[in-house]
Amino acid sequence: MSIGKPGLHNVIISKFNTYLAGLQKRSLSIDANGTSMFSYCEKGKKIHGQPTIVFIHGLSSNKETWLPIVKNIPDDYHCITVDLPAHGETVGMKEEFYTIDKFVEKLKLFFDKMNLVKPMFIIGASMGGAVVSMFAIKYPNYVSLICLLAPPADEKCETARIKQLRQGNYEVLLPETTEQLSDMIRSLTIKPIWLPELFLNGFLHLRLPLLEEHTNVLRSLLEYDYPYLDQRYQELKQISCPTLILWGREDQLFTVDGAHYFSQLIPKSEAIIFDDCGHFMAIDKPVEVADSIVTFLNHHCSRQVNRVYSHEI
Ligand SMILES: CCCCCCCCCCCCCCCC(=O)OC(CO)CO
Repeated sequence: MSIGKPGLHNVIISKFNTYLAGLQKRSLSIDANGTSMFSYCEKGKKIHGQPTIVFIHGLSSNKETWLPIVKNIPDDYHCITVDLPAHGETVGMKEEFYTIDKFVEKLKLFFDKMNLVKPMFIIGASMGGAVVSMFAIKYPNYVSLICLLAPPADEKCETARIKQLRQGNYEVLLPETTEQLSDMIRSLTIKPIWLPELFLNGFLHLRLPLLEEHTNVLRSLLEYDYPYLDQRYQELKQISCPTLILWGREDQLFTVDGAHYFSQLIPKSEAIIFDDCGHFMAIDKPVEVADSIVTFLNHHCSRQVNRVYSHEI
């Protein structure tokens, strides 16, 4: 039986899920000759005076990983998920080496081209959380709220998996075989999920062209950012916007103590810890994460639009 290219099923499933979640995929050129392009998905329209919710993924991840959360955000919120440079379908922004600060500058380019300034509610998971927190310090005028989902924390929160990474065992986060991939997913989630070989193969096949670049990203971050993490994070004391910190109690990448670490550093912060939840919060707690985001937003930004609920019609 011919099953086609191993990534095809995943492409079809991912496109279908994007459509079901009400998102539209678009691309945005950031140079004159169109060689550098951000790929992003959008749901809803920008409403003047209402915050756009922007989602920033983690290492070797992509905009599609936010779908389980975004589909649980009501349709009258403007949502954007974007592929970072060297990730997903964003093209033409590869670097010799990477730092959190380089991602911050690229994100600024994206927001400027999109004409997205204040008010934005920027949400980042894991490595994306480090990017979002540093962005909020450098460009406070772009940000009215931020949310950090288990960002890289200090050495007290280091787990065996981070120690393995520091010893150069990158397959912990950058798997190359179906076994390593299912190991990674199982260790970073609590929910039992069905992982058919077809899906695992498809994932690896699709990610293959980016694997070398992601290895470069991970190596760079461990070399240029991780040693100065505690020192750099002291800057978090300057964050002036309300900040929501979300963590899974069973996180096996950065322990849940990270929630405390970040709430102590960020002045106007609120932390929520989810039971029965690992590092991939979009898999373990999609409804709860979406609800926390919406509640936090509504609490801090009063909405002028009269919302009409179907049961009132
Ligand atoms: C400017 C100061 C900030 C210092 C930030 C230091 C970065 C340390 C790198 C350590 C290892 C990076 C782990 C990222 C994990 C991740 O993103 O997980 C994905 C799945 O791979 C979830 O979506």
